[in-house]
Amino acid sequence: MAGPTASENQNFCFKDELDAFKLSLSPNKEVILEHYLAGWSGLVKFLNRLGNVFGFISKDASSKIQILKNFLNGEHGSEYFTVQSMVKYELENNLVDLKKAGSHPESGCRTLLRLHRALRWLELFLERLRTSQEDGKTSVMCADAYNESLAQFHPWVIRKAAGLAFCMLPGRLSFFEAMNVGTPDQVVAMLGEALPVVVEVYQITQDLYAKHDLLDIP
Ligand SMILES: CCCCCCCC/C=C\CCCCCCCC(=O)N[C@@H](COP(=O)(O)O)[C@H](O)/C=C/CCCCCCCCCCCCC
Repeated sequence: MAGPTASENQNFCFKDELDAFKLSLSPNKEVILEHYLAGWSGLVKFLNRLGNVFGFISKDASSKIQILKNFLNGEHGSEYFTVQSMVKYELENNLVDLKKAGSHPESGCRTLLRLHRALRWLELFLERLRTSQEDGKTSVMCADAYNESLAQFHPWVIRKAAGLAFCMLPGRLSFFEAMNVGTPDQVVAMLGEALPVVVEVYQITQDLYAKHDLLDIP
């Protein structure tokens, strides 16, 4: 892994990136899309620091973030202020291909569902990292979290490529250093604070998608 330079380190702190997810929760527990996407952009920034081998993953995540940003900055941007308003707007205007791919292959609801599924992977991975021992292997933690969540939605070739990429993850200590949060104890404490937020954002979105029968959008 090519390590980040000192100046890149000054500009990056993993905690700031995860704080965006905290900001995404509105007082009435809706998910504000702008902050949700900022959270994802921060994670992609971190992923890019880990090396080119993760390029195909960060490219896919970035393209999905961009699709949603385009809606947010587009003609009907105000309808995309929260995930809740996006779902309402797209469903009321028949803008989602619910059963098979048709004229809306990149709807906001479909695109966000892909990121939402990945948020479950993140939750499981963060929990494993938080509770890991000094000799814990990030590659194993990442693969276990992936197999328990996202893998079921991916074809064999993606699962295989993801599995190979995970093997290139740095060891636990280097991984913590790349996060630029502080000592391992500080990283663990930060993960303990960040996790409930990730869980809450995930659960609110999951309940919303389940209520509207949107969990299987092709
Ligand atoms: C302290 C913890 C640090 C965690 C750092 C996390 C950094 C992660 C940054 C981004 C996560 C990637 C999110 C990936 C979104 C994948 C969405 C998806 O499922 N896309 C597939 C389906 O899309 P459609 O074809 O239906 O449009 C697409 O086929 C996927 C392609 C790329 C492969 C995705 C593999 C995902 C693995 C997730 C683990 C990332 C490993 C990061 C290692 C730290």
